[in-house]
Amino acid sequence: MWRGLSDVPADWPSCAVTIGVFDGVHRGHAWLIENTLRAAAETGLPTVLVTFDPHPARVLGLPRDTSALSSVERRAGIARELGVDRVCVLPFTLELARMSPAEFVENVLVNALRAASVVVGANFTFGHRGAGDVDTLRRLGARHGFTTRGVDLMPADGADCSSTHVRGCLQRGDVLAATRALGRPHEVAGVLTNGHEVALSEGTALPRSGRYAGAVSGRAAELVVTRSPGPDSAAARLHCPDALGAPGEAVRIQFLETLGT
Ligand SMILES: Cc1cc2nc3c(=O)[nH]c(=O)nc-3n(C[C@H](O)[C@H](O)[C@H](O)COP(=O)(O)O)c2cc1C
Ligand SMILES: Nc1ncnc2c1ncn2[C@@H]1O[C@H](COP(=O)(O)OP(=O)(O)OP(=O)(O)O)[C@@H](O)[C@H]1O
Repeated sequence: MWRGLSDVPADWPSCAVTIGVFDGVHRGHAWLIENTLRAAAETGLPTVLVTFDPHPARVLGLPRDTSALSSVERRAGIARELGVDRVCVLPFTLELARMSPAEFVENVLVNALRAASVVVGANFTFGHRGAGDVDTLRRLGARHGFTTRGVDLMPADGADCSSTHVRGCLQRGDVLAATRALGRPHEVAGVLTNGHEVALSEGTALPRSGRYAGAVSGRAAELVVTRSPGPDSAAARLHCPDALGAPGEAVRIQFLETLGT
């Protein structure tokens, strides 16, 4: 995983690039990655997935739920499993947010990554005030010598499959709908604070308060989510009636079925 453009080796060859937040790496993202791999295979190039951390909407203070479906490490891990060669995590700062679409293309796609092919979803926007889109990429690509593909959006349950859709499923406590959109159960990582309680990173996306059937590091367990008053997901708590292990132990928790909310 490259953390920033300074990690890109000077002799990195030209490549196919896909761009976005990719939180949760849902089925729509997997479809986009498949298209990127196909574009790369046609020309025998490696693939790079460019992602942003923290979530742009959080940095820009937009009134959106940006609770994390996955850590950036897990996002990168899933992308690698799907066949992506390198993941480049760009720290999303206010300085980056002020870059125009043309500056982003020149600095990131052309000069640092040597993109020969750029593949994004049809709804992708980038650059200051989100002013750039697929057509902008096409225009700039013609000038800089890369091709652009805008991939049709994959649906999920009649809506566009999106990280926002998955967060909505979790907020309703519908973990099966979240599984359908993600292509796998929603998973969070935490640390046992005692035999029964799990501490999670601030901003981790959890399903709404209720009881769920799940798995803790592969072991079936009942999971109880309780939420202190207020919308802040950091205030959510995860509790398991069965003893799970020793305090300090790192655990992976999957939500499989809703038992009652
Ligand atoms: C260089 C750059 C500047 C951006 N500036 C803004 C901005 O000023 N306002 C905004 O709402 N989003 C901005 N964004 C966020 C994008 O519009 C978009 O949400 C982000 O690239 C993630 O794309 P995705 O939502 O399709 O994954 C910027 C993105 C990039 C790459
Ligand atoms: N359903 C989809 N099918 C194909 N491509 C998609 C789909 N959803 C998003 N993409 C593309 O995946 C990349 C990453 O997008 P992004 O992380 O914004 O996903 P998202 O699910 O739309 O997130 P959010 O709901 O938070 O806006 C972008 O290029 C985007 O256009």
